[in-house]
Amino acid sequence: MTKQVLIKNANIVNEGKIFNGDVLIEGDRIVEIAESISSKSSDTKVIEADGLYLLPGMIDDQVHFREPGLTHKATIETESKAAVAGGITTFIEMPNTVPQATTIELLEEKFARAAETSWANYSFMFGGTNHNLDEILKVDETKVAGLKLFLGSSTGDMLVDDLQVLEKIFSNTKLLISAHCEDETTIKNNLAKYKAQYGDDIPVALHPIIRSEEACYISSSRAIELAKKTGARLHVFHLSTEKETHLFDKKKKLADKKITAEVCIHHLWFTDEDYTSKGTKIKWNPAVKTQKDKDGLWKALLEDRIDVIATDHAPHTLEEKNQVYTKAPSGGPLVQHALVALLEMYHREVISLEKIVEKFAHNPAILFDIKDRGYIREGYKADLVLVDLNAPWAVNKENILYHCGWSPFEGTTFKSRVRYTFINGVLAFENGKFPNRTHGERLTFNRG
Ligand SMILES: O=C1C[C@@H](C(=O)O)NC(=O)N1
Repeated sequence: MTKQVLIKNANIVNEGKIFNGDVLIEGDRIVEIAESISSKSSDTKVIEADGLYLLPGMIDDQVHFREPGLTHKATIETESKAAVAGGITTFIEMPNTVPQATTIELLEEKFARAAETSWANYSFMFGGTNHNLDEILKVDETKVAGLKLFLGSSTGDMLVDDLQVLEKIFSNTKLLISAHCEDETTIKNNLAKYKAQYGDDIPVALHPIIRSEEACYISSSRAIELAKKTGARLHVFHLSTEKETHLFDKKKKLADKKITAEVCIHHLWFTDEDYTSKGTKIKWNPAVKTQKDKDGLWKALLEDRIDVIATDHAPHTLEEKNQVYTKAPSGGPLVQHALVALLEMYHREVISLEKIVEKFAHNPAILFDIKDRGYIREGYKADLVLVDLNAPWAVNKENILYHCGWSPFEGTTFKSRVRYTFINGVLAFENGKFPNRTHGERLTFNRG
C-alpha cells in the first residue's frame, strides 16, 4: 500500500483562509483535506499538529546556489537543504554560475546536477547575454522557468547592455523575462565619484547612494517600456525603492498581468541604518535603501502592486564579504530564515499569514505556471510546512545551515520556527533534524 501521512488538527492557511482540519498524504500527493480524517491503516504516520500552522511549501523564484563553478560559496545540496529547513520546498535558480547557464547544454547540466543532489524541487533560469540571442530563441519555454537578464551589472558579469539585442530578445522570446534592473551608467558615474574621494575603501553606507534610487527607476522604467512595446512577459526582480513600485499595476488578476514584480526579504527587513552594524554583510544589488523605501515596498506588496516575495539567496564566504567596499561581493544567504522573518512581521502585525502564503507560495506558482504546487489542494503535490508561531529561537553559528556559515540575521531572535517540511510527501525536516534524504523534482509547467 502507498505510504500515508495524516496531519491532524492543523490550522491550515490556504487560498485566503485559515481553518482547522486534517490533511491526508498518499505517496507524493495530498489526497484528502477535511475537518476530520480517521487513520486509514495501522502504518499511516500520524502527525498531531495541534496549535501548529500548515502552509503550502514556499516557492522561491530567485536563488543563487552557485553550482557549477562556485562551490566554495555553496552547492545545490547544501543550500536546498537549508531551504527545506526554512520551509522553502521549491526554488528557481539563477544563471550566473561558472560557466554561466547561457546554452541549453549548460543549463541541462545544471538540471542533471540538481536531479542528483537537490533536497527541494527546482527549476532554472536560462541566462541571456549580449551574444546568445540564437540560443535564447531555441529554449523551450515548457522546460525552464524563464530567462534571466541582468540589466545592471552584478555578480558574474552578465550585463546585457546592447539595446538592439535587448529589443530583439523582448520581441522574439516566448520565455518569461526576469530582469535585474539597475542603470549601469548611473552606477558607474556614482562609483567613479566616490572612488575619487575614498579609493576602494568607500563607506558601505554609500552603497544605496551609488546603486541609487535613480539607477533602479531608470532601468525598471526602460524594461517596462520595452515590455509594453513588444508585448513581452516581464517580471522585475527585487524592487528596492518606493518610487519603482508606482510603475506597477494593482488592479488586474495576477494571471492576466503581463508585467509583474518581486520584492526580497532583505529589502523588507533592513534599511540603510543597518549598514553601521552589519557592514558589507548587507551589501546587496540592488542596495538596501531607506526606511521610506522599505515602507513603500511593504505598502506596494500589501496593495498587490508587488506580486511575489523571494530571497535572492546569494551566498559568499565571509572572507569575500569582509573586504573593502569595492571588493566585497554583493549578496547574502537567506533561504533558511526568509519564512521565519516574514512570520516575525506577522507577529508585528505588518502582514497576515494568508498574505505571506499568497505572496510566497500561491503567486509564484501562478506567475510561473507551475504545475500542481503552491497550494494545499487535493491532487496537488504534498509540499507542506508546519510552523510553530510560538517557539522563539536565535540565529547563531551553530544552527546556520548555509555552506558559507554566516547569516545577516545572526543574533536575531525569531518567535516562530519551522517544525516539519514535506517534499513530495516525504518528511524532509522534523524539529531540527532531517529524517529522510529527499530528492526534489524538476518543475513542470502548465504552458504551451
Ligand atoms: O544580482 C545579484 C547577484 C547576487 C549574486 O551574488 O549572485 N548578489 C546580489 O546582491 N545581487
